[in-house]
Amino acid sequence: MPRTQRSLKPEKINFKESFASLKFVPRFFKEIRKVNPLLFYANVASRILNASLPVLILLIGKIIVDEVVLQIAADIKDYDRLWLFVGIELGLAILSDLLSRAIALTDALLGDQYSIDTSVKIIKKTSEINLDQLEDSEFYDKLERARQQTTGRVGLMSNILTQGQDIIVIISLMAGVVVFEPWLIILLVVSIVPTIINEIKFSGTSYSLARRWTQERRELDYLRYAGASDVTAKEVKLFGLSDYLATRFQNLSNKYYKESKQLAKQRAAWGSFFNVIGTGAYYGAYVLIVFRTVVGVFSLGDLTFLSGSFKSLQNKLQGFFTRFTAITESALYLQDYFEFLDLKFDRSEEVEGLSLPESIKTGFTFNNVGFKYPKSERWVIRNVNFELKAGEKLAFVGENGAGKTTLIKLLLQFYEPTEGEILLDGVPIKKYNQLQYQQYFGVIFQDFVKFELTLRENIAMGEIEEIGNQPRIDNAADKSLANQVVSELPGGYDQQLGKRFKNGKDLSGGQWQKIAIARAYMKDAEVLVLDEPTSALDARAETEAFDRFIKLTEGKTAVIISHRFSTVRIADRIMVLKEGTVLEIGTHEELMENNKLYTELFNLQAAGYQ
Ligand SMILES: Nc1ncnc2c1ncn2[C@@H]1O[C@H](COP(=O)(O)OP(=O)(O)OP(=O)(O)O)[C@@H](O)[C@H]1O
Repeated sequence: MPRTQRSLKPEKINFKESFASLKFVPRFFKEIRKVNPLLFYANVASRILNASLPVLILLIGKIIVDEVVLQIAADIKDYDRLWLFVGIELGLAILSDLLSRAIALTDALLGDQYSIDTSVKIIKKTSEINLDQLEDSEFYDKLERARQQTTGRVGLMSNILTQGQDIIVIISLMAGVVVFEPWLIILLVVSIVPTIINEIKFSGTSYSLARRWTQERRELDYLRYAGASDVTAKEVKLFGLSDYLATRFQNLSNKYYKESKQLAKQRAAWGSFFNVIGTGAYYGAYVLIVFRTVVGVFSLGDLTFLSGSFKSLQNKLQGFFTRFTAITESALYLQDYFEFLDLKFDRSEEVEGLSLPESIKTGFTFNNVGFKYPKSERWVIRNVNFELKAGEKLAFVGENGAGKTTLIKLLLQFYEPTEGEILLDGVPIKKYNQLQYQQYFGVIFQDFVKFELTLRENIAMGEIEEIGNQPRIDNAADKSLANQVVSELPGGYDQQLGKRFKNGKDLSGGQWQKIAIARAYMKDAEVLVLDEPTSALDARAETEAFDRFIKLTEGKTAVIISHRFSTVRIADRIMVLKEGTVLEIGTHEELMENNKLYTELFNLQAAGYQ
């Protein structure tokens, strides 16, 4: 939905929905336990032990006070019992402190390990996604919500465990209070109910606010990146875009700020009101205890114990309900995370499919292929018929937007044709096992990735299992002329590339391309696809790269997309595309004789070089 049409009012996620989100908590804990069982059980044990201490400390405090009163009144003083209990209380206090530290430590370690584990899971799950889903903004939002809440999930773990710990504390304190004065429980309920109402009132609202703003927050992230990153810095500076981007960022942020401010204010106002009621109830209880002490029903020790227990109970209960909201809110994010992990993709590669032929016999055939991108009504490709013969080097040429890259995406099964079909050796390509099928190709895209890793890794990405195979990496680098880049860099193959990390060296466009081409050579692919792989190379390097390519890939099937006709002409055949259809196809000589678009464009470029 466009942002302008959206209501800015927080849509409420009700209490029931909040509860429903808790259904993911058992699975969540199963995952955490799996990450490190020892740490997990150490954490739980420390919490259980620590939970039994508050009531014990209060009870011992009561005994000490009563003992002090006794000794003040006694004629013959005997402090042994007094010091014994003071000693015990000291011991318990130290134990409690040590346990708290053990809990904090195990929380942090478990949290770190769990967030590593979830990030790895998200990366792996993302690799299952089809290209069309990655280009879908709704899907992106889901991924974003799953990704961004890593730290939130760690907080959730400690919140839930603390909740369990506090339940033990609450039950033990309540038992103590009930033994002395059952009436106090009623006052306790009065003091705590307002907090519960408050939490119900706001439960889910801040989550729903954050959820509705996923898209905008993505936009904010992007604006922050566009306005402040090494990649955009040159143009931002040169065109003076800084103010424009900053204002756009500010306007959008302000809208979010306004909405969340309103929510925070309401929450604070109601929270203060209910707190006053809670505090009133506490003092009511205090008056009751003091009165019963004055009239002699309770000892001074009882007074200390009861007022301490009551205050502590009230705090714990309040914490319990406030935390409960935090938990249900984070659990809603948990829902996003598990829903993302459980997404079932239409993974045709999981369908067994036919095995690929050892080597291509006849080649690929495009039969009347037509294609519209998802959610688009426009035919980008229509009535396309051609053959890519086994061992042939076919070049695609055509103006921008003619559909060259789209044909490659169809060939690679990133998308399925909307009409018509593509065959390999007479069999529709979708009948093959998709994973195996895609392994058949070595592809360098126009917008290939410049991995900010080492040069070696950048080349080995073509066949990452072979990263330890130096001769193979050398070979790929020699073929693509990337060996020149290796020799120019101080770190050689181990040179960190890019500017993001320490000692990283950025490369020229042409140098990056040579490395990308090496990636294609690294893979011993049946079919090579080079989508404008040499656009950043200088004329000499480009001719050299193409000449080598043709020689080195003898017998291999290849598709080359290029806008430079001088290089395209060395391909076996050239296919000229215009507005998604095949205009002409043939050898350079044949097309020159045709005297159509190819001849026109060729002559145009040739004139440019004269
Ligand atoms: N993911 C997409 N969703 C919708 N339309 C797209 C998508 N990718 C490309 N198109 C559209 O399909 C048409 C063909 O694009 P394609 O990238 O195949 O052209 P091309 O011939 O490779 O162009 P160029 O020479 O500029 O690289 C273009 O009009 C483009 O706008």
